[in-house]
Amino acid sequence: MKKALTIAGSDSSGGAGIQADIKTMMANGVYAMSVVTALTAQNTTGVSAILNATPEFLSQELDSIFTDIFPDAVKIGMVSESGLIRVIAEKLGQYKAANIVVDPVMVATSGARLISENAVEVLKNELFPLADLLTPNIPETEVLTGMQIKSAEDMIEAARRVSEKYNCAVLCKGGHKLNDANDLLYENGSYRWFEGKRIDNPNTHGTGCTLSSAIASNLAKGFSMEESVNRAKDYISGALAAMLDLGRGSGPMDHGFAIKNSYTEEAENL
Ligand SMILES: Nc1ncnc2c1ncn2[C@@H]1O[C@H](COP(=O)(O)OP(=O)(O)OP(=O)(O)O)[C@@H](O)[C@H]1O
Ligand SMILES: Cc1ncc(CO)c(N)n1
Repeated sequence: MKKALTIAGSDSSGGAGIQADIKTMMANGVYAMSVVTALTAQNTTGVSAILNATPEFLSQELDSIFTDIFPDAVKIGMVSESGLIRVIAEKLGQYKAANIVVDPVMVATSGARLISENAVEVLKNELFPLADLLTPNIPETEVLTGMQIKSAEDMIEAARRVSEKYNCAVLCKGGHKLNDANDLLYENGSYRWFEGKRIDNPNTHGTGCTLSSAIASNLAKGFSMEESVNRAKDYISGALAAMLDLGRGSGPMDHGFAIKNSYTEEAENL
């Protein structure tokens, strides 16, 4: 069985972060492992508290994974402080981790800031150069480039700049400003659009975490970058189209849609 690792924060409500990543990896048929960077007290309406791991503890978590069950792909999500980012960069380099997907998480769907301002520079300088793929949304791409993105052409130019600067593939996720579900993959000097059908579902808590974990799962299984993104887009459409409606705010998606079997059907009837 292929194995994937998520290095991210815990979302107590289970819609984003580590919990979304593990659900996604499992539904995509890979063995999921997790290195927790922070605990968040969070639900569908917002984040009320964050407790970071210490760099020393994070370092031990990473050693435990890499010296035993070596992952075929690694997804990195919320890492809010520069000391933690440095440990991750050092360990991924030391163990020569492969198939690294970095989701530069900055702000939660609910609006809460999930990275300290000075950590963005460390993320760019130390972690991005190790990545095979970066998955910023439009506001994050604007922060990374200093450009304003108002059109599809702006997205292409911004993705090109990020891809060339960090020598990796970039998936710039539309949707936030352009009101569609079209994402742009810039890889090796050329680009391709992945057109998603926008699903009329206000419950989008954790879409970014889910997409990057689905891509990492597919890379772990040996698919190409393009095929991994394609399959991940199908997965997110399915999870949104299942129309789960939980909580008082922007709720989580239904990861069960892909793994419906006699156990889940039985549970639903209870
Ligand atoms: N309503 C929707 N219908 C279809 N696809 C969507 C919808 N909303 C988001 N997506 C897709 O979900 C994926 C994640 O995108 P999004 O831009 O929401 O990430 P994000 O902003 O990083 O997420 P998060 O808010 O969890 O941090 C993208 O492929 C995007 O196109
Ligand atoms: C822990 C965590 N990671 C990422 C996100 C981004 O949606 C979130 N809301 N919470």
